[in-house]
Amino acid sequence: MAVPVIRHVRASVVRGGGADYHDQGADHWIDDNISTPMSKYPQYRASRQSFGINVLGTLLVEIETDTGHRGFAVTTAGEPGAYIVEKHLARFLEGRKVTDIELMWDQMYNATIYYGRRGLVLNVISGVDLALWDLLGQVRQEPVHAMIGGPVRDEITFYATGARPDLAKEMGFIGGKMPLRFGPAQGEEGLNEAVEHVARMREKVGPDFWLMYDCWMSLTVEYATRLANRLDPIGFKWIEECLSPDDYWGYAELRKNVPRGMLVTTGEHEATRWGFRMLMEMDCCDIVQPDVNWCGGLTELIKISALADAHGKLVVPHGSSVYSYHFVCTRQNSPFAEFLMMAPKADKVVPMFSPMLEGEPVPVNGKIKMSELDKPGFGVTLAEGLTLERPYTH
Ligand SMILES: C[C@H](O)[C@H](O)[C@@H](O)[C@@H](O)C(=O)O
Ligand SMILES: [Mg+2]
Repeated sequence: MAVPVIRHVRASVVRGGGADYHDQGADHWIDDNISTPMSKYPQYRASRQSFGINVLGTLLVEIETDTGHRGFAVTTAGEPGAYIVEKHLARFLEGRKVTDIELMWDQMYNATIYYGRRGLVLNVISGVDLALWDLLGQVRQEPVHAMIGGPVRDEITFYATGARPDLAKEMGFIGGKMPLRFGPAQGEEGLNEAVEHVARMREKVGPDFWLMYDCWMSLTVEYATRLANRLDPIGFKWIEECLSPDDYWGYAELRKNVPRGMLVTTGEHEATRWGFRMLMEMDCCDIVQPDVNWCGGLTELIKISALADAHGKLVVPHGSSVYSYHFVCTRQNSPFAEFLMMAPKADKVVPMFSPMLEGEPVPVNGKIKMSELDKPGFGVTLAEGLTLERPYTH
């Protein structure tokens, strides 16, 4: 049988949740006074949406072949991402065989290197790459994990990110990562409250349940060092993304400062094998957390993971739903995964990219069995009734 050839590439924008999971309604834990690099400005302290964390929206990339096969993926890139797909990247896909994934990735990356390399452009390349892997799975009628080496375990174990680690423990997760709500902007009072909050949670969850903070790039080395040392006596698994993604030097210093046994993690806003090589060679962290929707897609995550493995680092991808589940199940150095609690009160398990994907599996008792990931591609379809807008064509 001839290998199917790509004929059509379409980029649409969808608002409200999905891959831009910060794009939520009011009264959601994920937008409730969380410490960020903008917290130094009082007017932007209460809500991350106030400074635009959800300004992009979800980009949907759909790819169709001459044989009628169709693959798709979603990522965080919205209308600017749609422009880049339609006006720049589509030319490297249309006319290509569905199997030419490495070649298409290399051309997309090198053709955008003069304005890309990280951030939005890599989010877009990631979305296209994930759609290509979904398409290949549809053509071959195989789940993506089966095409990248196959599972090394029968189920995926999750920690939960959200405001309620106590409820996460009751739901069977192995740990709870909370958003840090106070940073340098709130001074000593904020630091004391951050420590007391963990102490209260420790009381509720007992001595063995993992507790972590996600600091969302909002701290200094000095503040993170003091916070880590104050948290250590309570029992703290890791402190996440304390500094700017560009401050490799600060991470290297912080990692030397934190108490022995407490892990330093980062990487969700890093991209490409080169960015992660820097994190590893400068000894910035114990666990790297690439987001497969942002780091360059699955094709790049495979490279990042091999590099991390050689450096003895765990790869625990940031969120990203089925796009990371199909990966982590295939790698020994990805022993657990993140599940972002997208229910507004973090009190129940709902699909991470809700309401966008039909068939999106969710952890049951903190785990997803491999039998949930046996459908072709990433095993999901677009939800009915979504309002799709295609702002550009080519
Ligand atoms: C919970 C954090 O503040 C972010 O919203 C989250 O997206 C990310 O940092 C995470 O690690 O889940
Ligand atoms: Mg994080």
